[in-house]
Amino acid sequence: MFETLNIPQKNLKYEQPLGLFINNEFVVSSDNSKIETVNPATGEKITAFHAASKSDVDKAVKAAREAYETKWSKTSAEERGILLAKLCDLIEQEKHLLAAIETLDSGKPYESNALADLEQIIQCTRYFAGAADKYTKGEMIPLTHDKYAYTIKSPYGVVAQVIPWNYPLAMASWKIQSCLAAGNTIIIKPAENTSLSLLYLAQLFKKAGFPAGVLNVVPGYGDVVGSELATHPDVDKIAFTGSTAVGQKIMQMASSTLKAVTLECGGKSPAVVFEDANLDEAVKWTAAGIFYNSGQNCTANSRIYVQESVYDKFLEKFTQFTESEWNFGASCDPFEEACKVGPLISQTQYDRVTGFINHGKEVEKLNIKQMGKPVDKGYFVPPTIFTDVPQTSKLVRDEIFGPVAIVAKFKDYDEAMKLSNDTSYGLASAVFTEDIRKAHQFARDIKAGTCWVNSSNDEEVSVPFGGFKMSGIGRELGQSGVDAYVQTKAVHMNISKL
Ligand SMILES: NC(=O)C1=CN([C@@H]2O[C@H](COP(=O)(O)OP(=O)(O)OC[C@H]3O[C@@H](n4cnc5c(N)ncnc54)[C@H](O)[C@@H]3O)[C@@H](O)[C@H]2O)C=CC1
Ligand code: BAL
Repeated sequence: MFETLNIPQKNLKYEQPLGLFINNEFVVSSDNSKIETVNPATGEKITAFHAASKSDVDKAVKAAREAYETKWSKTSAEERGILLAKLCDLIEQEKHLLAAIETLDSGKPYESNALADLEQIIQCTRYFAGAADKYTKGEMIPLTHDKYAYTIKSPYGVVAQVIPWNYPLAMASWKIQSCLAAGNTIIIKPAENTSLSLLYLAQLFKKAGFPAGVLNVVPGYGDVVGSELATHPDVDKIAFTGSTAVGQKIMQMASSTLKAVTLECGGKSPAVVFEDANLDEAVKWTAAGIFYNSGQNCTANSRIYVQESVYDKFLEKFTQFTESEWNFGASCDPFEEACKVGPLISQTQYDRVTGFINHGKEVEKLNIKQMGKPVDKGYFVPPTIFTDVPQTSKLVRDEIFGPVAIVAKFKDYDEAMKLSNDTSYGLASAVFTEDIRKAHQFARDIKAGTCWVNSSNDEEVSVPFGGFKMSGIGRELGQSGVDAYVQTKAVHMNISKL
């Protein structure tokens, strides 16, 4: 059930759990099937972990239901907060190992990405530890002399969560910590290519003192485990982060039992640089907004629109900055501090992203600049910049999910807004200007769930996050993160006496 894994770059040796985590124990899958996971930086196998079957999912749902009815629904909000605070301390103690597992399994650069994810996870855990007894209170509604009402924020009960591979532990933590703070029990499915870190983290929940069955982790395939969770009659809510296509399927599947659904899906977020912007800052933020995490970011500012009067100057600076700051590092090893752009997650994503690049180059004949040389191992794709890209291009319309920046020009505010909103997505946006009125107008007019002014992709755990249009339904983080996991019950009190 455990295998000793070595991470020589960090001089680490640890016991990696490989079973399903049900009722606070690691167990084998019922059909003994396993999934191999590879290191995206080398393409080499790391290990194989157990893959849940539909009957394993059913066992996990039963464990979560039992835990909810007998223990967790009777645990006070304050006690839930205390357990989350203990968990936070344990994550902090193990953050270097957790970050190293994340780098090994997902290819994230250790110093700049994986440790940054862990810092955010610690903040997130601390935030929801404090939120448990603050954001779960109902309200009192005075009505007449003889009547008042009050509301109870009631947990859904048993919640399923399906998460992606681009931020394996962070996406798990956004979902789990807020959901437990709200008082639900959980069955969570990590992505099949990045399950190791969450299996390791599961042990810390047990160590912190969470009762058996409160958190269950069922690694496995989406069309087996994910679909079973979405259709299971004893699951009260499902929350998902991933592609819009799968988000739509989940919504359809959940309709059979009318489950509540939260979806965080794809994006094609614009960054708009006006002529009065501080160009150096705009360059720094927009480069990070598309190249960080190798562009595998639902909020990546993958469309950069620059006002025509500063277009050439911006491009020159953007290209130079990308060349000097965003590269694989000399040894193409995400554990090296110099590695800022890691490999993509898998061969599938490598083929998908290079397919887009080849399409832009060969079919649409677009101007292209690529930094760095091809790498003969792993799934590294060099930072790529396409310029003067027409709005009709496939590269403007589709989510690429790789380190591929699309740059185009605009004349004035109206055109910038028209281009920015010309998408089926609406997850995030960024605007660069020194004009406070223009910044606020942009924030008002953009159809997206987040607008960054003079920055990009700097999420905060206390601020709501989620999408408009085809980017999703519902919000995570902040108080909204707890609201997503409670439903309101209204109690009518008649105190009149005949
Ligand atoms: N919004 C985001 O953060 C993410 C967006 N994506 C987008 O999706 C594209 C494809 O990546 P994929 O790995 O294929 O994403 P995906 O949407 O298939 O995977 C996300 C999660 O959904 C699960 N899943 C897959 N099929 C399912 C089904 N039928 N029922 C229930 N769960 C299911 C997967 O096992 C994984 O845990 C990317 O190129 C990117 O554009 C991918 C990952 C994260
Ligand atoms: N930036 C964190 C959310 C996501 O990309 O999935």
